[in-house]
Amino acid sequence: MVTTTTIPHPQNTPIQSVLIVGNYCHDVLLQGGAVFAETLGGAASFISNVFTALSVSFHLTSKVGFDFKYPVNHEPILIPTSKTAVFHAYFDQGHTENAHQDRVLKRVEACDPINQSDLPDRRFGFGMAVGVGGEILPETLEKMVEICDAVFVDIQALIRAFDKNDGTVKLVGLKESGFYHLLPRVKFLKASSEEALFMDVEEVRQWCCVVVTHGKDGCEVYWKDGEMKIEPFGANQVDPTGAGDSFLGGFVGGLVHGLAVPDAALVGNLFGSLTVGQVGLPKFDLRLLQIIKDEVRRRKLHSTCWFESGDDSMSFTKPGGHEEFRASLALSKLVSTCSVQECVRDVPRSAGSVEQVIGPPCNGQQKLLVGSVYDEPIKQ
Ligand SMILES: Nc1ncnc2c1ncn2[C@@H]1O[C@H](COP(=O)(O)OP(=O)(O)OP(=O)(O)O)[C@@H](O)[C@H]1O
Ligand SMILES: O[C@H]1[C@H](O)[C@@H](O)[C@H](O)[C@@H](O)[C@H]1O
Repeated sequence: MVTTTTIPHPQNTPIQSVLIVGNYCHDVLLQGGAVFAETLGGAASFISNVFTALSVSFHLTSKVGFDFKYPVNHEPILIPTSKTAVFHAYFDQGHTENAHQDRVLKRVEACDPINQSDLPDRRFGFGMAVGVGGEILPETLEKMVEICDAVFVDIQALIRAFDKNDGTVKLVGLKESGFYHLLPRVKFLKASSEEALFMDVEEVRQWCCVVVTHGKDGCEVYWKDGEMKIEPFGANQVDPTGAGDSFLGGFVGGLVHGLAVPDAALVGNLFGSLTVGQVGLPKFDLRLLQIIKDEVRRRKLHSTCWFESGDDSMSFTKPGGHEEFRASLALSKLVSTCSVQECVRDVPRSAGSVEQVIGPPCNGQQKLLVGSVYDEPIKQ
C-alpha cells in the first residue's frame, strides 16, 4: 500500500540560489539496433536532480516543445510551435572512430534556443550554462555573466555542431565556437576528456578554472597556478549518460555549501559514480543523502562561498582532512544497497516542505529515491 505524508524539511532550507540554463530533452538509448531505454535527459535535469538531493535552491530556464512527456518539479518554458529536443545515443558505435567516445549521439529533434529575454531579471550567486543541443547562444552566455557572480560552463553547451542530414553530434574547436571571448568572464569550464581535446587547456586555464572529467578515473582541476587530481569512487557502470552532468551538479552543489574546490570535486565524483550505476536519471538512497549532507556540513569551510569574498587563495589547496572526507563519502555509498522492506520517495512539493511517498520494496533493482519525480513518463 502507498501512504503519503507531508512533513516539514528543516534541514533542506534552500541555502543559495543558482541559475541553471539549458534545455530538457528526451533521451533514447539504443544498443544492437534496439531501444533499451527512453528517459528524461538534458544536463539541466541531471543537475536539478542532484541539487534537489543536496537541498540547493535554484531557478531553471529550460525550453521544451508541445510533446514534452515527463513530469518535472521545475516547469520548463513550453514552446507550442516546437518539439522537445531528442537525442538518440548509440552505444555500440562509440569506439569506431574515436577511442575517447563511449557512444555516438544524434540530435534528432531540436528545440528553440534560449534567448537573453528568457533569463530572469535578477541577480544570482551562481550561473550554470549547461546546454545540450546548441540552445545556448553567445548573447545568452553574455547575459549570464552579467547577472551571475560566478558562471560555470559545460563545454558541451559551446562546442557541439550537428550534422545537417542525421543530426550526428560533432565537436568544434573552442576557439571557433563563437564563445571564446567570454571565457575570461567565466569562473569554471567543465569538459570530459574527449571534449578537452577541442581546447587548449594551457591557454584557457589562464582565464578560468578548467575541470576535466576522466570517467572511472575521476577528474582533474587546472587553474592558473596549479593543478590537481581528484580521486574517483567505485561504480558498476550500467549507463554513462549524465555522469558529467551529475558531476557538475555535485561540484557546484559542494561549492554552494561552502566547500573548497578539492572537496567539492569529490562530491562531484561521488554523484558521477552514483549516476553511472543506474539507467537514466538516478535515484538516490535517502540514508546515503543524509550522510552526504551531514559530511558536507561538517566540511563547510566558509560561511559564504569563497569567491563571493573575492579571496580564492585557500580554495584550491586540499584542506586538512580531505582524505578522511573522501573515505567518509566512500563509506556512505555502502548504505545505498536497497535491503529494506519499503522504499521512500521524497518529493519536494513547495519551498520548505516535501512529500514522502512510501511504496513497495524495490528488490534491490531500484535505489531508494530522493528528489526525483522524473522517472515515469506521463501516461497519454
Ligand atoms: N565508471 C565510473 N566509475 C566511477 N565514477 C565514474 C565512472 N564514470 C564516470 N564517473 C564519474 O563521473 C564523472 C564524469 O564522468 P565522465 O568523465 O564520463 O563524464 P562525461 O563523459 O561528460 O559523461 P556524460 O557525457 O555521459 O554525461 C567522472 O569524473 C567520475 O567522477
Ligand atoms: O541527457 C543527455 C545528457 O545531458 C548528456 O550530458 C548530453 O551529452 C546528452 O546530449 C543528453 O542527451
